Amino acid sequence: MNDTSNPSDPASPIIVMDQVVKRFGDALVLDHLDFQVAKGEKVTIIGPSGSGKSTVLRILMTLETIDSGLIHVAGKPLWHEYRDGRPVPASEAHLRAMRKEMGMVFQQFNLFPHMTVRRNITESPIHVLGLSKAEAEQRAHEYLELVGMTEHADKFPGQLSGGQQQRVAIARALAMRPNIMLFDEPTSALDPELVGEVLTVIRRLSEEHDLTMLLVTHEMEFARQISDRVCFFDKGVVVEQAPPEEMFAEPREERTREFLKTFIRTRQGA
Ligand SMILES: Nc1ncnc2c1ncn2[C@@H]1O[C@H](COP(=O)(O)OP(=O)(O)OP(=O)(O)O)[C@@H](O)[C@H]1O
Repeated sequence: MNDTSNPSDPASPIIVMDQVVKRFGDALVLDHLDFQVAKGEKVTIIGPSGSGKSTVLRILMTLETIDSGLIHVAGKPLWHEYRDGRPVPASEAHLRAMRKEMGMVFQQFNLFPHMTVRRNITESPIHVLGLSKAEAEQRAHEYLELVGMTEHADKFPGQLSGGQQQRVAIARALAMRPNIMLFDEPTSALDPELVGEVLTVIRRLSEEHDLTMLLVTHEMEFARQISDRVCFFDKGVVVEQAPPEEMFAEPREERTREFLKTFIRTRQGA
């Protein structure tokens, strides 16, 4: 597992999770999970509440540790490094370097409330990447334009709607120029009328940019539109995965069929 992927080969997996186990206390949340994402692939994770979907993203972002297993991102080990050919736990410096591969967008936006929109975006490029203020501001402008928020650059997050805050959060993650974008239910905290504007931005990103995208969502129609592959998670494993047209039209596994049926019934009843 020293060299699981070749970052210069577009067909090579950029994320490889191998027999990953994660427990919270007695609860087994990821159960020897094997999961891969190819470079440039857009993958959606669906599944019941508590099945471990967000935990996968949080582990990749190094916000949660793992109990066992191996993870490689862009050909490099995530949670360990090799010293004298032997795997040892990753140092903080290694984790910091690995985090640059990924940007994450959270349910609750997580913007800094005391900073303007512009500063929210320039902060990490200046302090983590070492960009000058002028370079970072140019970059902020570029990504605010992409998410349609340039005229709000001088506002504070509290002066924006949830949909606008989420679009800023997307611009902030993009400003670090990650190779991989992780979206953790990016619309689930939004009022229904604000969901569309955020999905439009993510859809545009998926169509126009060569990013690898891993998205946890309950928006099935959206998953159908943007994904190369949909993964159905349950109890910490991938039960079934397929291109969206197959997954939604003829799921093979009983558990997937049951989930999709219940999901559609709940939505229609809502
Ligand atoms: N920090 C934590 N401490 C203890 N338990 C946790 C923690 N984070 C997650 N869990 C538990 O781990 C399980 C998986 O959580 P996770 O958030 O990954 O599920 P999910 O599939 O994303 O669910 P949802 O769709 O409801 O967001 C849940 O039972 C959750 O309560």
